[in-house]
Order: sequence, then C-alpha cells, then structure tokens
Amino acid sequence: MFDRIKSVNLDAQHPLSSGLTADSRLVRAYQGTRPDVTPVWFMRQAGRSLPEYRELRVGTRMLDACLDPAMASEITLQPVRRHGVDAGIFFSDIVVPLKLVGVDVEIVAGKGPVLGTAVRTGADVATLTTLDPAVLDSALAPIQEGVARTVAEMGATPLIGFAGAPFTLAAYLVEGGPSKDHIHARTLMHSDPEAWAALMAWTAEVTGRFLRAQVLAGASAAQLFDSWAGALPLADYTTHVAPASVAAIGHVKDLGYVERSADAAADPVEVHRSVPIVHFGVGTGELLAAMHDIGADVVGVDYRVPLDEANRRLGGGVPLQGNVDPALLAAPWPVLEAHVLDVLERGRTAPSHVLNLGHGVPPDTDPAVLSRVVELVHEASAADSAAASAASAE
Ligand SMILES: Cc1c2[nH]c(c1CCC(=O)O)Cc1[nH]c(c(CCC(=O)O)c1C)Cc1[nH]c(c(CCC(=O)O)c1C)Cc1[nH]c(c(C)c1CCC(=O)O)C2
Repeated sequence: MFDRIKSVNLDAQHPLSSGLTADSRLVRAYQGTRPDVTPVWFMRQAGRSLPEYRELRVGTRMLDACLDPAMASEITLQPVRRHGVDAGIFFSDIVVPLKLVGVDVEIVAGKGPVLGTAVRTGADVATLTTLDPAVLDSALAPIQEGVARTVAEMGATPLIGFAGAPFTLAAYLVEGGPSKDHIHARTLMHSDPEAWAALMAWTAEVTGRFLRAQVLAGASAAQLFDSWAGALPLADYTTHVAPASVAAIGHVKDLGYVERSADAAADPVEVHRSVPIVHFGVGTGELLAAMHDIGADVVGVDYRVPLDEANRRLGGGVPLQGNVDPALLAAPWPVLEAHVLDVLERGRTAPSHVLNLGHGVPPDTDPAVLSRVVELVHEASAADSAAASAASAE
C-alpha cells in the first residue's frame, strides 16, 4: 500500500506539474475559482451519439475496445475535436478493473455490465475477494498507455480519469447485472454486514487502483461515479457505503503538484495543490452533503435538483458540476436554450460551476445539438462575466 498521509507529487511531465492544464478553465473551476468562461463537458460524450464512434467500434467488443490503447485514445479524442468541450473523459468503463482482476463480466449492448455469476452470499464474497487487487499494477498497463497517448494529443485541454464507486460496482456484482432497485445488494448490506463490508473494501481497492493509474498516467482530475447510490437511504449510505468511497478516493487523495505563480514576478510563490476529485450520483439529492463529505472537491448534481438548491444543501462553498436534463437535448432548440441559460444562472450561486448533463448523453442525441450547447455556454457565460465586471467597476 502507498502512504496516504504523505503527499506524492506527480512527475514533472504530468500536464498538471508542467503547467499545461493547471490553469485550464476546468481545473480552475474544480478548485473553486470561477473562470470568465464556464467550462463544459458531457458525461458519456465519448460513445454512441457519435457516428465516428459507431464506425470505429464495428467488430470490437466494448471491453476489448477499452483495452486497446490506440482505440480508447481515439474514441476519447473524438468528442473533444468535434464539440470543443473543455475536457475529455477517458473512454473506458467502470467494470474494466473488475475484468482485469479476474471477474467474469461482459458488457451487453443495450443492457450494461452482466456477470457470469452473481455474488449473493458471504461465501460468494469470500471467493471473490481471493482475487488479488495487486495484479492490477501490471494489468492496467493498456489503460495507462491509452491515457498517456491521449494527453499527448490534448495539450492544454485536461483529461478526466474516472472510476465507479464501490456501491455502484457492488450493485452490479451482487445483482449480477443491471437492476432497478438493487434489492439484493441492499439486502446483503443488512443481512450480512460483515460480508458486505468485505465486499466494499475489496471493491474500493480495485476501483481506487484503476483511478490512481489514470491520474499517474496524465489525467488532470478524477471523477468517482456512484450512479446507483440514489437507491439508498442516507443512513445506509453513511454507514455502509461512504467508508468504502473514502477508501476508494484515498488512492488519489495524496496525489498533488506544485504550482508556481506567474504574476508574482518579484516574489515567486509556490502553491501545493491536489488533483481535483469530483463525486457524482443519480437521484442523490438527499445525499449531496454526505457525498461531499467523503472528501470530494466537487459535487456532480443530477437533473432533479436545481443547482441553486444543491448549492444551498451543500452550504454554499462547494464547486458544482451539472445539470442539464438529458431529455431536453431532443427538445426544440429554444426550449433547450432557455434550460441551459437557467442552469448557468443557478450555477452562478455556487463558488464555481462546470456545466454538464444531469446524467449521460442519450445514444440517439444529435451531435450537432451538443456542439451548439458548448457554444452557447461559452458565449453566454463570457457575456455574463463581462457584464458583472462592468457593473463592479461602476
Ligand atoms: C453505470 C456506469 C457504467 N459505465 C459507466 C457508468 C457510470 C456513469 C453512468 O451512470 O452512466 C461509466 C462510463 N462508461 C463509459 C464511459 C466513457 C466516457 C464518457 O463518459 O464519455 C464512462 C464514464 C463508456 C461506455 N460504457 C458503455 C458504453 C456503450 C457500449 C457500446 O457502445 O457498445 C459506453 C460508450 C456500456 C455500459 N456500461 C455501463 C452501462 C450502464 C452501459 C450501457 C449499456 C448500454 O446501454 O448499451 C456501466
């Protein structure tokens, strides 16, 4: 195990250390400083809404695509080139580290991750956890190569690394596949709390190593997806889930870099900074503060809670990411435009805001609409900032 107390600096070539991405809109906003132009990217921007993605994926299974560094890198770059978004998110999947550690899992098109056998009992958990997370150190080489190739192409545009949170992964492991209410997972949590804790601790280590590998290879931020945490009451979340999420992000919490201030010419200032960590879930309006409390810097908000209300629930000091309703991407442009402007305005109540969707891009989205949203966000936020600074100068 690495030392979680001592801070580890990323190497000098890392885009944060070298200064390439440290002053980007995305990294600044994640650190709580509001840039003049609000940064924007979309969850699931790399994928089926793009014809160039569908063409490249013909004949290659999802998880094979993830483990092909050239293909994963090209798919990551496609939406960055096409839409002019302020960040890339590495093309991979939350179940990739499970596969690499030896779990029998496949991704079925139109369905999601499906397990060979579900992990239902304490005995099943005992068998699963004999798989050694340390094998990931070498097995993650194709992921790290994919990240390195990608950041070499991206220049000053930051790449976001990501991983599934332990609960969302455990929900797939215990259910054996996608599920509406995650009832078997929630039963195991209470019927065998020890087995549940062992499952969560193992999953945290596997997914934490996946996240750390991406940051070390060049990602400038890390996002933990707890997509299904919204199925939980707050008490279950804090008791049975949050400790494992703390452990998962513990794998990147110690990673940092030194920034040298450019404007203090007479007296150069060195600031130690951490790699920003974002935490997102779906239907997690009741859990927002608890999800911040695991040690995240930024909270991703789904489309159900308006950003000003999310900001209020978080006490007013937390950078927010979100939360355009994906359903409105298919609405007439004036409807979508008004909604995006409303999201920007509500986002102004928070210390800083990264515009995103409240969940992933639907596969049938017209890519031209996404490009148009990026343009709108950049233009409208720049005009707002100009008006605000003119008003404060008066
Ligand atoms: C729950 C979850 C999964 N995977 C992921 C989550 C968390 C985010 C969320 O809540 O949506 C995370 C994920 N999966 C994928 C990305 C790529 C980066 C990006 O956001 O652009 C990311 C960040 C690619 C993918 N992951 C998957 C695809 C589609 C597979 C294909 O193109 O054949 C992509 C592009 C497969 C997948 N994998 C998963 C699902 C539910 C599916 C969809 C199944 C389907 O509808 O076909 C599990």
